[in-house]
Amino acid sequence: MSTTRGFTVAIDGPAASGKGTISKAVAEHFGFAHLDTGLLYRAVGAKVLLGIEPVAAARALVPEDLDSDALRTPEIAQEASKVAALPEVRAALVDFQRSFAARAGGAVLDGRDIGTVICPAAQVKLFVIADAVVRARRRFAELTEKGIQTTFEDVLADVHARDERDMGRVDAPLRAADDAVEIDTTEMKIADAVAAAVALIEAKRDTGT
Ligand SMILES: Nc1ncnc2c1ncn2[C@@H]1O[C@H](COP(=O)(O)OP(=O)(O)O)[C@@H](O)[C@H]1O
Ligand SMILES: Nc1ccn([C@@H]2O[C@H](COP(=O)(O)OP(=O)(O)O)[C@@H](O)[C@H]2O)c(=O)n1
Repeated sequence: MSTTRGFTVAIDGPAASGKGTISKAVAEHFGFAHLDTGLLYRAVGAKVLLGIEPVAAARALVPEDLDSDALRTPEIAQEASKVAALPEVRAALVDFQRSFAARAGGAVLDGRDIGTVICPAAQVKLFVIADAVVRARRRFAELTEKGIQTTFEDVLADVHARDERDMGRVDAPLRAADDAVEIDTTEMKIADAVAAAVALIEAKRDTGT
């Protein structure tokens, strides 16, 4: 088995496709550190909603800003995808993500541009997708469970709007890297999606390719 030093797993995909769930589980399985990079953009979005200028907010971000569960609202998700279209905001967040990826012991990063821009040399790249209606159903259930008032229609609209903005922006648009492996979770149970990801990572670790 090859060393896990500097071993990076990049997991990208659209909103609520299951990439965070898979990332957390594989990080636990392999003992890797995990960074949900969406939290960086959500934290900037939250500050913008408080009246702070986006680039200044991105440059001033500290790890403690990522701790809050309050970042998981649809309002902040929308604002996150707006600030994420600003090249200077993205540029301000690159070093933090790359340092995280390089840590000893291995790292999993999930987001939109990890395999394409942040870690183009990642040893494993996964692109997680699912049907938009299924994604919205899952996200609606999650938000309702957390006591956040919303409707399925609003969640579906949020998913569509963010997908379009994230895929359509000029800087680091959401797309699969040429060497990414796609996992479609539409009809998969969480355990099966995680098992598929674990198997792909095992194979890369064992061959060292
Ligand atoms: N394969 C799956 N089957 C059913 N529910 C899932 C599956 N994967 C994720 N979920 C649920 O869908 C919601 C969104 O998943 P999450 O991992 O947060 O997506 P993302 O990180 O891509 O936004 C969560 O409530 C999660 O528990
Ligand atoms: N690497 C990343 C991660 C998130 N984002 C942006 O941040 C928003 C929120 O990301 P997220 O991963 O928390 O969203 P969900 O997939 O959890 O709904 C996305 O809609 C993107 O606009 C990005 O541009 N690049």
